[in-house]
Amino acid sequence: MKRRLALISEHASPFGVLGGVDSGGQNVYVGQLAKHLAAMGYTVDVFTRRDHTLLPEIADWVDGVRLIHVPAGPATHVRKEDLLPFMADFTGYVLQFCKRQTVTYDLIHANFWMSGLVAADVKRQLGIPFVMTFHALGRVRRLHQGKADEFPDERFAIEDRIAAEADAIIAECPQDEEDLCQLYHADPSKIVIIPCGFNPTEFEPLSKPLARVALGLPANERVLLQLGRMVPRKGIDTVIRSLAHLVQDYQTPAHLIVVGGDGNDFDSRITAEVSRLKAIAAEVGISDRVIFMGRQRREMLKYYYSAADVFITTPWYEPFGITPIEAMACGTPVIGANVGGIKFTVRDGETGYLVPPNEPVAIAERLAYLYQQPELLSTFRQQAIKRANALFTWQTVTTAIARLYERVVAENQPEQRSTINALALIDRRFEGALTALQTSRQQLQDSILSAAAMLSDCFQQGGKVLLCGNGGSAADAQHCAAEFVGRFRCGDRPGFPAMALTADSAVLTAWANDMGYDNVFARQVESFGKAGDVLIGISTSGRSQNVVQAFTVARSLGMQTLAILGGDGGELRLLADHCLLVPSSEPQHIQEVQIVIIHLLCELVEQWFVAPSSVVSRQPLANHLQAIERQLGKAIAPDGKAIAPDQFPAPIG
Ligand SMILES: O=C(CO)[C@@H](O)[C@H](O)[C@H](O)[C@H](O)COP(=O)(O)O
Ligand SMILES: [Zn+2]
Repeated sequence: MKRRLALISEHASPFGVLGGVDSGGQNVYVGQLAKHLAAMGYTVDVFTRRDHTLLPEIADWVDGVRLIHVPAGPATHVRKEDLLPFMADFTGYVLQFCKRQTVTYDLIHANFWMSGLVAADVKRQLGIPFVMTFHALGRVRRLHQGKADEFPDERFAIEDRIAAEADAIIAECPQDEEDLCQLYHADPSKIVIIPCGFNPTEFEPLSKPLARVALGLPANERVLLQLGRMVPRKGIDTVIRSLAHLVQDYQTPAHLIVVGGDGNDFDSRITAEVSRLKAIAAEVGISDRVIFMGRQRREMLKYYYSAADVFITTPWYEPFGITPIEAMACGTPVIGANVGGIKFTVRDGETGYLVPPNEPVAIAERLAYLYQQPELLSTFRQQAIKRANALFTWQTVTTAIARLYERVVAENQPEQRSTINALALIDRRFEGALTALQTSRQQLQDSILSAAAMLSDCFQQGGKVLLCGNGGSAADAQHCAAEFVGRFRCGDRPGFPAMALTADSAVLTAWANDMGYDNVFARQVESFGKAGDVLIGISTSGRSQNVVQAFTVARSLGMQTLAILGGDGGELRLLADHCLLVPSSEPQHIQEVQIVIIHLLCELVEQWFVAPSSVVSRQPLANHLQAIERQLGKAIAPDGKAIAPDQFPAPIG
């Protein structure tokens, strides 16, 4: 059966004009991917914002690919920095569109964070799994661009959510994967590295002399090329300065062709950047050697790549960067900045050189060296062609992406009823639970201890515990309250005052019905809570609004808060005084660990009540670690070394 796919690319349409501020690699990525998927037998709809009044709602693009122009925001160009407010309409349209279709999509592939937001919301409503390609990450951008980054701050939390909820994430290079894990706590098992591609019929090595004739460039001079979007972060100024060094320090005259943007561009940011670059060329005395060609038609680009001796691209950072691959495919060695995707695509000393960003002298030194070794240039040329064609054609890339889609679709399909499948599932789920328990055991011991100490102190000082959560977490909240009020392992103790805010159906239904669901817990915290009490919130995502609001009210009352969470912890992680974050992104395994944590909290609080002198607030943490380890049959000395059981210190108290 032909699979139906939806590609979402809110600002970058395959129709987009290349070289503008907001159009670049992503337009190509989405277009090429869609075409190649269609050639493999998939039916593809590309959802992109309708940014021109003449665009029809639905347009057949190539066989098997339709462009769906989504009416969200004005039918004119809007900077991508300003698009977020229109995304709710975008989602609404996609949901309506899906309902209108007789067949539903098997999978959504979202491109860029705002499309990821749409995909995550559609998944919540319709259960369609989604694969995510970020193309660029907000936190990386903010790090490099600081105040020049005009995307709204909401981007960070939205990207966190996408990283937690996507079924699979495509990292475009190892650096991208590292950023996703470190800056977004993405689950490494969900990430697959698949680079961007090029089209070998579009980019192939042409004869350099002929390419130069075609462009009217001198046959026997040194020619360098810079090509791409005209924005400051691309570091075109560095390339211009490097040419000055090459000419002046190494007596190696050359010309630099700059392709992209246009002096008469409609976009003032491009015009400003071109003027800035021209001023720099003048300042370093090489105005006559830097030739600004403006934006060029895509079919002309191979002539530029082929005409150049070396392609130079030295951005401050680069999520992936498709131009070095296009240059290599045309047989042009690349000098690239040692950042992001470039350090993955360009092999230093094999297909070109990697240099630090913002270092014109380093570029000039490499260029001078290359021009002194023509045979090296020719070896690099051969190796560049080979590498580009072996790893980065759209055919190879699409095959890898399709394999990923099939995996995600299979994981989301109910398995055929067979004993073998059932046994495999049982095995997988136990394995998942064990892994989650194992990592939690390693990571959460200290925070479980301090959470138990806080609860213990609360009860000792006459406070009470309120609990809330939704669905499975509501059941866990009641379960926990029952352990505290009743008893856990200790036969004879008074009840501890604990109450689940999920249990009174009259209060819940009245408040939800009359006032809304988001503050059903907040209202009860307001009614029952006081300073010295503790609120426990249980959530797998950390994003349930009614729990978030309950925490806000609890804090304002001077209560302590404890969040038992999973995934990236969402908003609650930041709100809670104490947070127990289960290191898993699978709700079911998060819940499985959460109940172990809840039982541990009950057991510790109960134990410390019965043997009060060992309450953690009055004893150093190491004593409590020993108490726990003693139960496990081993002990840890205060210096962290294991103690043999016969050398255990005497029990405390
Ligand atoms: O038990 C489960 C999933 O295993 C569900 O009932 C789940 O608890 C519900 O979907 C909740 O509404 C999810 O809320 P939260 O964990 O994200 O706060
Ligand atoms: Zn559950």
